[in-house]
Amino acid sequence: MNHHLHLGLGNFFRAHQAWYTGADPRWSITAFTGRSPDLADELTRRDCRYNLVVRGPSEDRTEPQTAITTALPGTDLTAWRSWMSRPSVAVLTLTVTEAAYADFVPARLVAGLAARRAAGAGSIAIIPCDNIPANGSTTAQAVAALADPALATWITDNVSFVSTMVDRITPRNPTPGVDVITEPFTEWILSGTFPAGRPTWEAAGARFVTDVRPHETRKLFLLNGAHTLLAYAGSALGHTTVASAVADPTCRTWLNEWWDEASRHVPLPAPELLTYRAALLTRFANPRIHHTLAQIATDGSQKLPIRVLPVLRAERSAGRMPTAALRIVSAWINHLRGAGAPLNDPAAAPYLQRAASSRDILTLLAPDLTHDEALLKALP
Ligand SMILES: NC(=O)c1ccc[n+]([C@@H]2O[C@H](COP(=O)([O-])OP(=O)(O)OC[C@H]3O[C@@H](n4cnc5c(N)ncnc54)[C@H](O)[C@@H]3O)[C@@H](O)[C@H]2O)c1
Ligand SMILES: O=P(O)(O)OC[C@@H](O)[C@@H](O)[C@H](O)[C@H](O)CO
Repeated sequence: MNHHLHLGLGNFFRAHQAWYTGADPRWSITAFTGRSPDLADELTRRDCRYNLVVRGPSEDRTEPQTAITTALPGTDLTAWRSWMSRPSVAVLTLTVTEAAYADFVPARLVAGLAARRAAGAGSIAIIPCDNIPANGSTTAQAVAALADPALATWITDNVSFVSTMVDRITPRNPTPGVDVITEPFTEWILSGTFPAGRPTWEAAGARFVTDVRPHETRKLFLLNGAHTLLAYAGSALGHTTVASAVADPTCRTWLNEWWDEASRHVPLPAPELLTYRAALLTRFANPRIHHTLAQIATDGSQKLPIRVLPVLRAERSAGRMPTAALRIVSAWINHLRGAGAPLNDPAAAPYLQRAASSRDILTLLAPDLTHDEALLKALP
């Protein structure tokens, strides 16, 4: 049996990458949580069986999942090194949130890869599936910065870092339970090599391309950026879910303004972007998906620089005032000051200390823009 290893067992992994691997019965999955052992323990009690509840706008489709065969707590470093040392492990996927790439991911990968090298277990593909631009090369750089020179050379020769665009809206469960609720839409686009082989993910619709960047930009700006807009500006109007916010004409106007502005900086044909926008509106409006704005609002200080600031900078470079991007930044500043969804962002401490001053916030968020007085005037 070939093994797919995963770090960051959670709902999204079980609705997305695990579902794709489920299309190839020659592969099984061992999945580690990032931190808390709870989900690993619960799944182990159930032989790792769970249902994927594919929630359409009017009905559910229940799909029993069997690809995961072992679930382990992320705190078990011995098991982590041991699994990373198995030659049958050919691919490693990651879903650990954007925030974890600063420290947790490089440390855990270096520990695992050092064990793999010592065991002579051979090559592996590492496939980050978090919403980060160029997630493959970003991860490769973070790992190279931490590895000692001998390990770094071994990694260059044996490890491939694959960049991916992942998409399937999979909210936290509204009620306790091991099943995963997800939307019918799913997309996975990958770019890179798989030196030790991989499951036939294309059997479930995954696409392999030479350059993932246009697709990643489309998704990060148009989907994630729009989510971030609703999380701060929509929650300030009293909305608690994505579906409730998009039912509000004011939020829909803001969404369209953001999409108009952001689309100028997505290198894909305009008709393709319009089709994607229309599909997004339908997906966001699904009244049976309870996707809370509070969940999306977490870790804003890590997400804005990825989803919103590139559009803001590109508009300023083109000599325009980015009103839609500014609306998101302004709503986030108001969120830091107590408006809308509850604040849940451990990295926001420096912002909170200086929350009264938009100039100070901008200096922390985007030092290159501190002297843009016109921009500052537009902030709250
Ligand atoms: N949920 C979605 O709709 C969706 C869609 C596309 C991409 N993603 C990506 O997948 C990630 C995980 O989504 P999820 O819904 O499964 O979330 P989740 O909160 O269930 O987290 C998944 C895993 O990440 C671990 N984790 C969280 N923060 C960590 C940290 N700071 N350090 C180490 N481990 C940490 C958790 O322990 C858990 O094992 C998202 O952050 C996003 O980057 C999610
Ligand atoms: O998961 P996060 O925290 O990176 O972002 C919240 C949402 O924007 C995100 O989960 C989307 O639902 C997802 O990226 C859709 O594929």
